[in-house]
Amino acid sequence: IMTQQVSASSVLKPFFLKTPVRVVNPLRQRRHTLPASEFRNLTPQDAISVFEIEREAFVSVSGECPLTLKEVLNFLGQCPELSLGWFEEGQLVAFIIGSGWDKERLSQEAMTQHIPDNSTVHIHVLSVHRHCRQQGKGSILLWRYLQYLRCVLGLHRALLICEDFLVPFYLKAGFKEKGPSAISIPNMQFQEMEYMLDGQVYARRNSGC
Ligand SMILES: CC(=O)SCCNC(=O)CCNC(=O)[C@H](O)C(C)(C)COP(=O)(O)OP(=O)(O)OC[C@H]1O[C@@H](n2cnc3c(N)ncnc32)[C@H](O)[C@@H]1OP(=O)(O)O
Repeated sequence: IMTQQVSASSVLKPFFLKTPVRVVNPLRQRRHTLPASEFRNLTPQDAISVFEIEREAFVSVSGECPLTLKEVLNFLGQCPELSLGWFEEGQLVAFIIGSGWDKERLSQEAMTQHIPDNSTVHIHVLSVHRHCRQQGKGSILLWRYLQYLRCVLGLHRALLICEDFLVPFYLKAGFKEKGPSAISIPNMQFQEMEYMLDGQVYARRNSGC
């Protein structure tokens, strides 16, 4: 059970992971080497690495990135506490960028705005480096991110939009379908998905296990 909580006054204000989780065997860890695996909030200094992964993931497929480099910089400057990166040997291999939102459903303005001090997180983008896909990393990062959000008192739910083919991926992660999104870009339609942070504390990442 995750009991770590921050005070209501610091909701959606900078809140960084106090102890980055390092998945390394202490016996094998040598000095002066980068951690084998580390999860931490992103900073504007990570924007270029983020954008490189994002560009490869989306531009080649749809021609559009969820976030421009400027938007990545904006969100990592305004709400770094709603991002999470997975680094291996110091290299970013997967990330999530979120921001605050204040309405029941996502609308076009949600794409570029961070609304602080609200109970909803808009997950703008989850992306895994192309060399690391289909290894469970996307699911693991998403699960860790949702667990982390639970620790931020005052946050109740996460919303995102995705294309139809990714609906099963998010259903498996515990999201529910809210129906077609009002957000559209030429030739693309999205489904809106919602994850309630209040319940499912004991939910396992792989419900099939
Ligand atoms: C809010 C958003 O950001 S929506 C957009 C999500 N991001 C992208 O599309 C960027 C490019 N893709 C990626 O970065 C990754 O493939 C992710 C984030 C979608 C998934 O991360 P991965 O680490 O590859 O996924 P993981 O190994 O945990 O799980 C695999 C499952 O993802 C789903 N999946 C991943 N890619 C696809 C795809 N192209 N088509 C359909 N399902 C897919 C499937 O359910 C798959 O399970 P299966 O192999 O049993 O069919």
